[in-house]
Amino acid sequence: MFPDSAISPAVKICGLTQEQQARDIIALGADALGINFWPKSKRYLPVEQAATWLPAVKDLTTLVAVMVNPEPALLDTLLKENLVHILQLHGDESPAEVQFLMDAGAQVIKALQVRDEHSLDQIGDYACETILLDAYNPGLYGGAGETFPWELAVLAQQRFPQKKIILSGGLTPGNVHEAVRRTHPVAVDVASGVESFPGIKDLVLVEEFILQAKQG
Ligand SMILES: O=C(O)c1ccccc1N[C@@H]1O[C@H](COP(=O)(O)O)[C@@H](O)[C@H]1O
Repeated sequence: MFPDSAISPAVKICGLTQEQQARDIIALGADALGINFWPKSKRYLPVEQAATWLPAVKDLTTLVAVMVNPEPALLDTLLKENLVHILQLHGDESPAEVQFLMDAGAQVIKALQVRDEHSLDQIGDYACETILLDAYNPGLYGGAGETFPWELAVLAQQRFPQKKIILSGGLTPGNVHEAVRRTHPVAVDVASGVESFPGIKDLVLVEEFILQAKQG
């Protein structure tokens, strides 16, 4: 999903809850879709419900399970049923937990909240190649619709050139072009910036977001 070098970033649309929306958003050109399996998220979809339609779209896109400190049972279901391609971890998961999942064959994105340049120190602790940078929000694990200073994403890439950096946090159709121009991420990720209601995407906003993100 995330090539070493690309003219434009991959676009991940996060917090899908419905098969038809997934199909519509794939048709609009999204490269990856996120399904939120954290029960406290406004975009939560129970894995039993997701399992009824994820297999039907899995060959059409890259499916990403967004989680916060996931229970072993959830990880077991996702891995045994092969429901998604990638696990995206937004909680307090340790480098050892990430390594454990990678050893079990999972592709992992570790999400880190960025408050200042010291926040970037953790990037080197994680074995996974891809790191997602999100805004700092104590008490919240993601999906807050807030940006962080993008120069810290530039610094992250300079400090860890071997990592693939995904930019997220408060991206919208109105700011994503500038964000990409300034940070050159391998991918951008959005949840709240393209919604009409939590878990329901506004397809006009999604289309505009993809256009703006990918425009050179
Ligand atoms: O979307 C959520 O509700 C969510 C909850 C817990 C962890 C991550 C979540 N979403 C991810 O948060 C970032 C930023 O979202 P936003 O665009 O600022 O709304 C993004 O990576 C989502 O995948």
